[in-house]
Amino acid sequence: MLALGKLLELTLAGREPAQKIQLTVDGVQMRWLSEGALEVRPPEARDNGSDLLLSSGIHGNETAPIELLDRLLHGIARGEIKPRTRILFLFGNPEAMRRGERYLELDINRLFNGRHEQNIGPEAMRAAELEQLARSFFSLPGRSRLHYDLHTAIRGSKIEQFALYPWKEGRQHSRHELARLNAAGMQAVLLQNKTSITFTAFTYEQLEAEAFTLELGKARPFGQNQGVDVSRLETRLKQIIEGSEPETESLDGLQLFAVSREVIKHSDAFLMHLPADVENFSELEKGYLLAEDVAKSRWVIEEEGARIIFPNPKVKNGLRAGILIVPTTEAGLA
Ligand SMILES: O=C(O)CCC(=O)N[C@@H](CCC(=O)O)C(=O)O
Ligand SMILES: [Zn+2]
Repeated sequence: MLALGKLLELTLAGREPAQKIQLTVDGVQMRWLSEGALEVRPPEARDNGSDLLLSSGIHGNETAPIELLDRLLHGIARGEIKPRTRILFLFGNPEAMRRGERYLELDINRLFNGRHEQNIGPEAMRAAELEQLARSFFSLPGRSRLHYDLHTAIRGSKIEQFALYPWKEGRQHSRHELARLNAAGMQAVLLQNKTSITFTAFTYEQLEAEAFTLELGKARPFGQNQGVDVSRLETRLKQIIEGSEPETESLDGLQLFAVSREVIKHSDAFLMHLPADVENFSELEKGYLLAEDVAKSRWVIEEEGARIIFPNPKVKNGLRAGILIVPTTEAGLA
């Protein structure tokens, strides 16, 4: 296989390839851009005008999505997958991947949309670099832009696979993209209703891409992802890459949620009243005292049908310690 097909190996070894550009037997150009960053270009005659950004390893210990991108890249490098799209593969936080940790000093996925400028350290620099790589990739006019940022979660989930859809003033969420996610095996989508500082919020808000964070199961070390079934997503990604996606507009079975409130941890006095092993999408009764913080601030459940995702009282002060969500409908989709 071409050396550049082994981007994951190169990244884990912290090595730069001797040859930065290679052509597959199929005439596809692979170009190494920077650590953990590789661009794939189909031959001009086969290019269908779509640009696809696939990222994983934004959190270094979320290995199932990293292994999935590695398999796709191997398939392309061997000429088994024949791209009609331009693709940018990104492994988000190489040093955290090498250490098998979520992050080193700062969570990269809280450093986009300008936040890296207010911070220092390796993750702030990497977030700036990732923004630049994405900006440059999505700079060609007249092409469709899609970004999937692949993750696995810290805890188990009552709904195993789901997506988070960013928000921008004046822009409607796309029904077509939701149908595509449904076909890719996602069981639920959380429609955001305010701006954010994640990678997909950046590509959605600033680069006009359709962008989604995908949660694919529970985070495990490399080689231990047998319990994470990404087969439907993998099939769909191959079809998107090869331009052979079956048409679908069906949202059947896809559960939609809206953000009701974000729980922000303000101080070291923050307390969250949930069992340590609580699963994502657990329902919370009206009147339940979810969390407390300084100055007698309290989060009491007021919403009908409220559920919690990503509860994490260990985040740094000022960051999101959980999201309260409620069921929503298709009204408002474009
Ligand atoms: O399991 C958890 O608590 C976090 C899993 C994870 O990394 N999720 C992403 C979601 C990003 C988004 O809000 O779009 C994150 O927290 O960065
Ligand atoms: Zn993650």
